[in-house]
Amino acid sequence: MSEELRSEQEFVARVYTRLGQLQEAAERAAAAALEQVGAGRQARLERDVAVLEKGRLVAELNGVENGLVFGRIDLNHPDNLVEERDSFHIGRIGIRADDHERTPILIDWRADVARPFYLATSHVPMGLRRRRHITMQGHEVVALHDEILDLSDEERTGFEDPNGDAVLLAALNAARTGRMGDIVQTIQAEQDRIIRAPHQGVMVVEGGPGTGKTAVALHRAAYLLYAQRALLAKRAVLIVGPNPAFLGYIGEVLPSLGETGVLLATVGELFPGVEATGEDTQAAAEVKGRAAMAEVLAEFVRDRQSVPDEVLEIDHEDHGTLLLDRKTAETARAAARETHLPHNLARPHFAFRIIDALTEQLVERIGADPYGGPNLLGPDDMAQLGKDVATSAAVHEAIAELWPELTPQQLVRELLADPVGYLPAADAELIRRTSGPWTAADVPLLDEAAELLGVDDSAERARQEAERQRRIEYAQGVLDLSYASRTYEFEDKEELDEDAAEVLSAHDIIDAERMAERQEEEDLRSAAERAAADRTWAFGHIIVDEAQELSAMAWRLLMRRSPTKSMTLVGDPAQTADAAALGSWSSILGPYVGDRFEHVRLGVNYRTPSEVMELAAGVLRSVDPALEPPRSVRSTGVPPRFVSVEESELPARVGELAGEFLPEEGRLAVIAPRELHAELAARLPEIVPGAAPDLTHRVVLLDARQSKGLEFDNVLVVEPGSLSASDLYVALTRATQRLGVLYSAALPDGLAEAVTR
Ligand SMILES: Nc1ncnc2c1ncn2[C@@H]1O[C@H](COP(=O)(O)OP(=O)(O)OP(=O)(O)O)[C@@H](O)[C@H]1O
Repeated sequence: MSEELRSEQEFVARVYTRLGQLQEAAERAAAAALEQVGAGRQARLERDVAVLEKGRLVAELNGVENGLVFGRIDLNHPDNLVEERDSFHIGRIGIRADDHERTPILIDWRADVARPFYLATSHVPMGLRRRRHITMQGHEVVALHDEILDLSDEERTGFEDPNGDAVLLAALNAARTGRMGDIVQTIQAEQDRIIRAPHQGVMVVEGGPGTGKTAVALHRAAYLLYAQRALLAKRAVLIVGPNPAFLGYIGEVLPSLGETGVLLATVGELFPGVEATGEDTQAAAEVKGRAAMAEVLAEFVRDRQSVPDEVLEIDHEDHGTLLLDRKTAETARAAARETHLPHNLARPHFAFRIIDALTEQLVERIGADPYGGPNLLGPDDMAQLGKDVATSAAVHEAIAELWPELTPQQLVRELLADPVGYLPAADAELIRRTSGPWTAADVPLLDEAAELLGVDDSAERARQEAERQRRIEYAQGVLDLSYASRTYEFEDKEELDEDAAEVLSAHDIIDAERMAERQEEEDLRSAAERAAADRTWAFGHIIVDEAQELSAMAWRLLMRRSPTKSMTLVGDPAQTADAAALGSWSSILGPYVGDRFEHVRLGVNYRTPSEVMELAAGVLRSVDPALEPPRSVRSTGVPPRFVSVEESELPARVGELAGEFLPEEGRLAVIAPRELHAELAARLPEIVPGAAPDLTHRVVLLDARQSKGLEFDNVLVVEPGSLSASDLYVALTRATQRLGVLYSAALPDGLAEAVTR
């Protein structure tokens, strides 16, 4: 072993020893906290908080173990030295020695000091002499790659990497596991600038397939959590992805970067209490997603606020029939609407006016002076009649009939059951549904409904206030007791001298209200967990992947979750299923932030080799010659393979070709139209027909839509002629190595030319 390798190995061993100590300490602290058996609620609460905090720390320290150290930067000039040091090791997290100064031994990749590791070039060396990539297997250093950045420096280590891309290429060529990995060792400069962009405002990141949009979005989440820890740990970061399989695919990246406090969700999961297990047709989802649905719902709510056609007779329990005429109800409705409160919150205003009018009617009837003089009832009698009306079940039934209290679920269910009259007939027919589970496209409708209805939480708030008062009283009692015991002691000793006045009692340092508040901090869940259960949660930052897929209604939902509009949106319009429905970013974002958003592009494809990308580019140009495909960073020398077969032989040939395309290590995806799946499943190993795809299997069967955002070593695209151009573009760009195309029907534009060539 060379001296260079040996010294790195020694360093790495030191870091792992220190990590081990930290892990052990965290585990011990968690265990010790668990064992504490304090008396009383406060003690139990403190114990639970400690157990959870230490537990999270253990998980975070365990998460970063793989490839903990991956880089080193050597500074080139005494003037450039940072904290008197001429070199720093870079890793997944920062680690400090156990010495008095707590000297940093490993620098967090997100720290400013680490930045030149990603940005320095020989043109702009940023004070670096050398950049070193350290490759690990377990705790072993297995390779070093050095780049000389200061060309005047003649020192050589024997590990020089002349092109400076060996580590990147190895990562890109590595066999896929079915789970996305982090790119922390090889973040490229254009990506780094996005990852570390300031966190305020909306940033749109656009780029073709494989340009690292997803990777960048995830690393940005990790960076923001590091740079804005105080704020974001409290308000949480939300990452929105297109479907649960995709979220499973990316789910390990943030834990490997030491971050566990992020909520990953699809839009369909963002209405607590609703599980969207149903499926819409694409056409139905499209109708439900239109911005016009907000108007439809608003109109539907207004129509729940009705007035009687003629006169409504109400049989009061004690006072006989009361009459509610249309005009009175209309006046009450107009007044309630004028409050501009949501439906359920405006409802008491409506009820109040109706009760008032009915009381007046009753007072008139009972107290009228037969000789035309003033009403004969006194204020007490009138008040009693008011009470009689306000507490009458019959009156409340009538009010509920005209202006019912509604839940979002009721409202949306009623609309879907009978949307005729609110939408053009054909659209109404598409979304009409009288039973069945909620779908992902229903969730933004439910959220909109919740906004329109509002929650009448006055009872809950009154209960909370009563509970708070109770706690204050209790705390006051505790404090009084401690105060009493102090004065008793002093009196007993009969020496109220100056010293005694300096003795602090609980009263002096904490008042009852604060003590009560402390008791309230009982919610042990992390911010991400609390956010998941709260429809009105305001996230500190929202990241949306495949943002081009979101409907207008979904945007409304997300914007409500981000009152500060701190968002990173990544997407690729060219991969959008229904490009016609998608407006420009300006039209999507305009209503919320005007033109105040930043727009950046990524142009290098790290996934698809140039041989495959060339083919996909032909498809892209057949859609719109102006669309610019990304540039592949590498080639494999293996051109895509086209296989033409008879329709009857198709399933058997897919089975055979799958055998050929199955890599020794890594994964194969067969991307085929849904209607062929049952037949194909029988010919492919490990495929369970009808089950949700397990991406960690060696062979995965998907349709083009399901393959969005994913990648595999080799890919077989079956019957491309049945796909839309954008879906085909997605399917063709999923391979990191080889692509096969199998077809019995005619090839679509863009591919046919490639075969003849
Ligand atoms: N700097 C990098 N170092 C190593 N690998 C990278 C880098 N950037 C991207 N990659 C890899 O390239 C592949 C594609 O990245 P990613 O999935 O983020 O692209 P994308 O732009 O989201 O693609 P798509 O639009 O097709 O979903 C992934 O395997 C990712 O790890």
